[in-house]
Amino acid sequence: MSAIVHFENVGLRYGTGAETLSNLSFSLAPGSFHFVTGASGAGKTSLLRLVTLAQRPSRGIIRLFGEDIVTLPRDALPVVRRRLGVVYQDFRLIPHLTAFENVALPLRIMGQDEPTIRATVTEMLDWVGLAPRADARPATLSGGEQQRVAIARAVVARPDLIVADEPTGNVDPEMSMRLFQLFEGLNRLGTTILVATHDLALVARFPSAATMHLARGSIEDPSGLLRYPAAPRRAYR
Ligand SMILES: Nc1ncnc2c1ncn2[C@@H]1O[C@H](COP(=O)(O)OP(=O)(O)OP(=O)(O)O)[C@@H](O)[C@H]1O
Repeated sequence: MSAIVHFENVGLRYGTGAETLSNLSFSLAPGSFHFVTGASGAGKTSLLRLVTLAQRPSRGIIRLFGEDIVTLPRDALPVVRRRLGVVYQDFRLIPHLTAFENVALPLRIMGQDEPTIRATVTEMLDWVGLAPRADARPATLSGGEQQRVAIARAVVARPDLIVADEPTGNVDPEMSMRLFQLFEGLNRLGTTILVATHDLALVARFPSAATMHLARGSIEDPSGLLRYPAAPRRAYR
């Protein structure tokens, strides 16, 4: 089966400066679970922006679900995007919609019927511990609550690939574990998961996941990876 995400010698340069990401080559197999770690500024968000089609690379090949997204015509991108669930670092909730309606959005776009939407969104909000805040607008929610709404919205339509940027940066350790169990459950059902995080303690609690460590925009060499001994490594080629 072809990789869900495939990068070949990918580079990214913002403006005319030095490359922010260099020579990234890796493949994520269907149904795999991956962390991206690295210091602040190492390029984690930039890498995720390439995967979620928010940014085009300056060079190299990127294939998503087998499609070459660098040469894919613009009007074909929405079809690829629909297979992605994204948790943004800054949440990006729609301010005038309630928590319920924010989570319902992907299902409405898919054209699901109202009873299905009601049941699915209610279950999702319950899972992330926000059933009592279903009617709240984002501005009245705490940062951690907004983050949980963002996670519920990213996973509700059962995308093939979930990409999450620091998805537990604003919640307590107990809720972090719960949210990761949600990712794990979806992963067991076949969803591929890619999560950028600073939280190495959390990474260590999911030893079956692979970890890609970025340092100054490149995947660190295997000897560098040994600095994080808690998780076994898989090859990124
Ligand atoms: N739009 C942009 N224009 C110019 N430079 C950028 C842009 N976005 C990011 N950068 C630069 O690229 C480098 C990598 O940033 P990125 O946000 O990808 O790192 P990160 O590992 O996600 O950091 P953090 O953990 O702090 O979120 C940084 O030096 C940053 O200043």
